[in-house]
Amino acid sequence: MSASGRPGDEAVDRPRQGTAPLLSARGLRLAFGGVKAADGIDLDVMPGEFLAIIGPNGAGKTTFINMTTGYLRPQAGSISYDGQPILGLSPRAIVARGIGRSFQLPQLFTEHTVLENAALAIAARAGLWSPLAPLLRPAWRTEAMAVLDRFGLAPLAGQRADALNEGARKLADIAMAVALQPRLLLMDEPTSGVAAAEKMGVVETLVRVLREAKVTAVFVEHDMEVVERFADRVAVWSQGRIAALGPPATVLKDPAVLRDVIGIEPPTGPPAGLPARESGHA
Ligand SMILES: Nc1ncnc2c1ncn2[C@@H]1O[C@H](COP(=O)(O)OP(=O)(O)OP(=O)(O)O)[C@@H](O)[C@H]1O
Repeated sequence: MSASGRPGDEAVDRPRQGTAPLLSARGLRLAFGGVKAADGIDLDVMPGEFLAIIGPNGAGKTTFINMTTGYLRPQAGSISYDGQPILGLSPRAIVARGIGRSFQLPQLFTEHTVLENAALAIAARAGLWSPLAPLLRPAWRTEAMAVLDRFGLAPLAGQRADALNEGARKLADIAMAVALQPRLLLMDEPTSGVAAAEKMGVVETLVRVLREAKVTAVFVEHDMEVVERFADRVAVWSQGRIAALGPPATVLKDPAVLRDVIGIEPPTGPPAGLPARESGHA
């Protein structure tokens, strides 16, 4: 355990001053009719960090992930990854560059086993996108088993994906994304639908695996306890904009964040004196 107290922190390259961002978004704009889902998003994600995105429903959190992973094209702005522009690339081309994603609803092949699902991701990494691909090469199954083992899913390898509980389903979905060997992983609500008693265990597992693999992570999260414990920084989305950005210990005390995102009235008293935006990263 490191000084920050977060599990698995030992293996990560901490964000350092002067380090180039891994992902850099500038001036992203996208409107659906009159709805501004992105209204000038500027964000840098530093190598090694875990960045949480919070915000009310409809604030544009998923839209940001969709733009970054090639599922939506912004009407204006730019996104670069590892110093290279990625706007206009297909989702598969972006995966091939090293950006993985997981969805709010796990995208597993439900009639296939957990092992076959993981092997399918490994086959996809080799360029073969087919649900039958895992059957082709024993080496893929062996590697898939090793990936599942890292997530504690090896005992469930032979189960059909539709037999899993929600926590295991989420982990299996993220295991597939990790099997593609990303350097950056964007996760849309990795804990949504997971029972309260399971939730911290699921997050601890995925954080441990991602830290060990030195994967930088951006995750949309509604549970502030998860954000506080596991995020290095938190970005607050509001009406297509980033309203606040900084360490959870600071941002989650912001009276506006407490009221508008977390839904509790801030305590009255002297102002917390929070900066609206952290300098440097965004
Ligand atoms: N493909 C689309 N077509 C039309 N409108 C869309 C599309 N995608 C998103 N929107 C709209 O853009 C706004 C932002 O949506 P988005 O899903 O990004 O919000 P969110 O912050 O992820 O919300 P939630 O927390 O509910 O998932 C919403 O008003 C949504 O209805």
